[in-house]
Amino acid sequence: MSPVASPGARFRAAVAAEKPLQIVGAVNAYAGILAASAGFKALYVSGGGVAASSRGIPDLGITTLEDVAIDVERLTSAVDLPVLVDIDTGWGSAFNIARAIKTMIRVGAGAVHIEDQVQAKRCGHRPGKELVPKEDMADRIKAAADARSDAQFVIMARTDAIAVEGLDAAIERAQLCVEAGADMIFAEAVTELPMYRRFKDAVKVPVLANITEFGKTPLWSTAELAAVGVDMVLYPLSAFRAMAKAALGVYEAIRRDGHQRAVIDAMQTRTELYDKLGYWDYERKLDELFGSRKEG
Ligand SMILES: C[C@](O)(C(=O)O)[C@H](CC(=O)O)C(=O)O
Ligand SMILES: [Mg+2]
Repeated sequence: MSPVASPGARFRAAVAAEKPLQIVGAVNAYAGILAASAGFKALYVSGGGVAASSRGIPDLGITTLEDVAIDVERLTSAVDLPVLVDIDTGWGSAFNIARAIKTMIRVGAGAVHIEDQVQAKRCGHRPGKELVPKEDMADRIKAAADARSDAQFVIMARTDAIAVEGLDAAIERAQLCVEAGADMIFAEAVTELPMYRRFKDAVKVPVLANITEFGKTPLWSTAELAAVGVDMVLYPLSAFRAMAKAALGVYEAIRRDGHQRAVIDAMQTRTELYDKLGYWDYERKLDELFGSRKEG
């Protein structure tokens, strides 16, 4: 056995170590560095985040496996934390799903979640969602579980059924997914706290709560979620939403005022940026290596 734990093993260890494990979205490598410096132990690549941030399009199943893989590879190259990746519906049938799983393992992900919406998917917190039959979803999970080269790699099944078919049907879908090989369950668009306890009691595997803002789920705290048995709490787009608002404010101010003095306090300084990037160590190394051959 390799002495270095795989990303999948590290994701499982993170879930076991923190109750509930807070998982934050990082829309790029630097965001991942910031999240790590704030103390988070696991990161998330959001489908909605890849769509909006990297491609400038809505979260409607338009992005490709490659779009997501590029962002995951950039994040895992820069930050040494286990990463959960949103692979939407898996981009097709069993072979597409197998390819998605192999790709995600290759780019360093520790876990993925795959959902039971139809290919032309929507954000989980929007109306008009349509689901594939529960047997088809179980097939998606089987295809994903079969494709892993690392048994520790985590397959998380997301069910969007609460909003479409109700709680009982959603729980039944989650159970079927666990029977098909899902390691963990993502209960999407939960509207009442005790619903998590119902999922947990039924599936007996770790359950994730998606605490995304401006959606259908209230912004419950980690303490409230822990009390109903939740194992992981996801904040998929919190930092992205904040970055987007801050950036727009800065663009508007510079455009309006002809200078950036009014917004300078909203900015991270050069020193703060370099501290987070470890710039000073690179500079020292550069001086060590090439200091005797300075130009001029
Ligand atoms: C978790 C999610 O799938 C995502 O892509 O980040 C979204 C989040 C959101 O739109 O707020 C979802 O819940 O569908
Ligand atoms: Mg998504």
